[in-house]
Formats: sequence, structure tokens, C-alpha cells
Amino acid sequence: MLVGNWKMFKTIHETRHFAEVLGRNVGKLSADIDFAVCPPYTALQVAKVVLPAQILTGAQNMHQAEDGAYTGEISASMLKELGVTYVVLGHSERRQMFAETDGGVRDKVEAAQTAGFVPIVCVGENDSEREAGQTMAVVGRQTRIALEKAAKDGDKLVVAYEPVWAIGTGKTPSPADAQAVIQGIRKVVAEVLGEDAASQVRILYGGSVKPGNIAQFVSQPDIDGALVGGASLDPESFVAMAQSMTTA
Ligand SMILES: O=C[C@H](O)COP(=O)(O)O
Repeated sequence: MLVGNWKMFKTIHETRHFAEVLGRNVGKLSADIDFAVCPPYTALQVAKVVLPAQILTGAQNMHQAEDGAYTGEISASMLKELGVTYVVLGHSERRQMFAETDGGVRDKVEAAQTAGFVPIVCVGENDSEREAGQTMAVVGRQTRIALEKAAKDGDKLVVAYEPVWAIGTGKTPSPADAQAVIQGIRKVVAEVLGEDAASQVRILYGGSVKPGNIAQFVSQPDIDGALVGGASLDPESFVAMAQSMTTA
């Protein structure tokens, strides 16, 4: 699975251009890979209309309430109308800069699944937690709490392991280190949701993924794909990553 998280980049006009370029390159995309892009809310509609059908869309966040006085927030029913398939939840930028909590992510996961979306739950340790040897404790806690109210169906869930220190920095863990953490996350999914869900759930790696390094991550046995920020903004780079995955 290859997911582009565009963060606060791309206008409607820029999204249309990306989608048109991908449309011209659709023959290069393997049918064996699930593709998605997660544009800003304002560009979700044009992305859905112009992207090739093989590329699904995702939102970058969602409020857990059905509606209400929540200035600046967006609900599941609003995203439904936009044809969204996935919702990224608990991204470290939301945890760090917008005070998202483990319990809040758990409530959003439940609300997103109830609405029929597949949540992409992000977990990851920061630099000091890593240096203190707390990586598995942190991602284990984040995963366990996020899934407390989740469906026991691995097809309805994606988890993304994104070490905070690797996001947008050009630094990455070794593929073996990423594999070890993701294997640990899969064990936590098994504890919370059962073995069947753990074997079905897709667990992605994210953090400074590029066309030149994606193959070494997705060729690891427990890594089912990548959640990509910066390198997903350029359509040629998106296609190059898809092609590297095919040969991995
Ligand atoms: O959601 C995506 C991640 O934050 C990774 O971002 P990056 O590929 O720019 O490091």
C-alpha cells in the first residue's frame, strides 16, 4: 500500500495538475498495490473526481462527533460526501501541535470505522524517547489505546509507524529496525484485536521515504507499504515509488 499524506500543501489547482499527471501514468501503477492520497480538505473533491479510480482518497483528520459546535472541525458525514475511503488519525503533527491525545485518537478510530472509513492510525516515538530506549513502550501504548474500541477486523484498519525524528528530516531507521518495531506493533494488534486481525491489518512505515529507499522498507516481512509526506507531492516521484515497490 502506498499512501501520500500531503499535509498543508496543494491548492485545488495544484491537486488537479497532480491528478492529471497521474492519470497519464496510470499504466505504470501495479494493480497489486493499494494507492491513496490524502490532500487538504479543500482539494478532496477535485482529487476524487480527477484521479484515476485506482487511487483512493483519504482525509488527514476527522472529528469524532457527528456534528456540533466545533469550530474548524470536520465530521464523518461531510467526508462521506467527498468520497473519502481513509482517514489519517493521530499523526504526530496533530499530537504535537494540536494536542491530540491517545484517548482522543481512540474515539476518532471508533467514529471513523462506524462511518465506514478505514482509519490510518499513526504511532511513533520522538527522539528523546528513542534515545531512552522507550520506542516499543511508546508505540505499544499508542497502538493499544487507539484500538481499544476498534472493530476486530484487520481489513478495516491501517497502522502507520512513523518515528517522529524521521519525519521530514532525511533520517530513517534501518529497514531492520523499522521491521522490528512493526513486528512489535503487529503483536500488540494481536493482543487487542486478535490474531486474525493482526495478520490482516496493513502496517506501513513512514518518515523520509523516497523513491530511492522505499524498496528496502517494503521488502521487510511485516512492512506492508509506506505513508509518505514530502516525496508524495510530486506525481513523478509518486509513480517512481510505486514502481520501486513493484520490483521490491
Ligand atoms: O505522513 C507522513 C509522514 O509524516 C512522513 O513525512 P515525510 O515523508 O515528509 O518524512
